[in-house]
Amino acid sequence: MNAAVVEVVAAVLTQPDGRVLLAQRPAGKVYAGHWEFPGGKVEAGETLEDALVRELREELGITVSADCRWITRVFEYPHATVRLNFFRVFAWQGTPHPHEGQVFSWQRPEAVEVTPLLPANFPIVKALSLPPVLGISQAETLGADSFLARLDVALAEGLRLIQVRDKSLPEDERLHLARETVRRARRHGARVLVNGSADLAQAADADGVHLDAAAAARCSVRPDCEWVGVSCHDADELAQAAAIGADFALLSPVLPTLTHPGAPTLGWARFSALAAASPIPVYGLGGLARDDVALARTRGAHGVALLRGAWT
Ligand SMILES: Nc1nc2c([nH]c(=O)n2[C@H]2C[C@H](O)[C@@H](COP(=O)(O)OP(=O)(O)OP(=O)(O)O)O2)c(=O)[nH]1
Repeated sequence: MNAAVVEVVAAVLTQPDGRVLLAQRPAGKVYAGHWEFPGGKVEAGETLEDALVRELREELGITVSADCRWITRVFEYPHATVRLNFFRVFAWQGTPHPHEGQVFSWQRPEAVEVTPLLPANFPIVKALSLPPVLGISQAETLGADSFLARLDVALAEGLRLIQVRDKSLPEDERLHLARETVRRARRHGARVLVNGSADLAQAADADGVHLDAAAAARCSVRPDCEWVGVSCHDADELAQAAAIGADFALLSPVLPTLTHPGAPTLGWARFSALAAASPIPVYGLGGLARDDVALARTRGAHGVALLRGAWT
């Protein structure tokens, strides 16, 4: 461990309605008055998990019952370089009370009203507005009409993030599919990313672009879109996704799939190690279903990405 880097744990306490707890840094600390996630420095001899449990007991008077590693970001402040080890916390005992004189606020990540945030926390809050399920279009296999009918059902049932993939469709059909997906998604406040180029995403009026690993490898700067996702299969590809400033990654294949039986998979242990080290949130892809969100989160995933499973 680099002695110059201060290890910090930070907890994203999350209510069932998606609101997260922010705390205002008290007077006397650096960046006093800025908003942050509860947490603090890891003490000598502590594991990250020990530090999380201690900080939440000291700061909020609660006992953590269910926590999951999420992402890890290094940030250079003038006063220190910190490694922020973020956890999601979905269940706890007790009611959070300010034990150290802080002010708290439950906030919706997509519309945070408290200001200013700690500088390192802007991408964190943006990442938290990503929903737990991402549906990947299947017009090639289902046919465009059947896919769009299933899309309407999935949107009505709460799907809020879609990638238009279907790379084998002719360009004009793909553009039409993307535009129609965007039109339907907008009615539900769902976001659509188009696989391929930022130009295609813009032509479809989509919210962003999704790149495969080869396309991400060719990028030296972030595509000019509000949202950028990247498909990854290993540590190098995840590092490249983060380096170009992507907002999230898909990591696959987690488990065996019907389409690639017998192909090598990451398995949850490898997935967890890669996701925990990633500075951007990671969706698990491959052999997963909608019901696997809770399981995937315990393994460090932000959520699950689904091909067929999103449209059944
Ligand atoms: N707790 C927390 N710290 C954060 C976040 N984002 C962020 O950049 N940081 C930085 C600010 C600080 O440089 C560092 C945390 O150190 P700290 O001084 O608050 O830690 P502590 O509560 O153990 O404080 P202290 O008793 O040692 O003064 O991490 C965040 O969301 N939560």
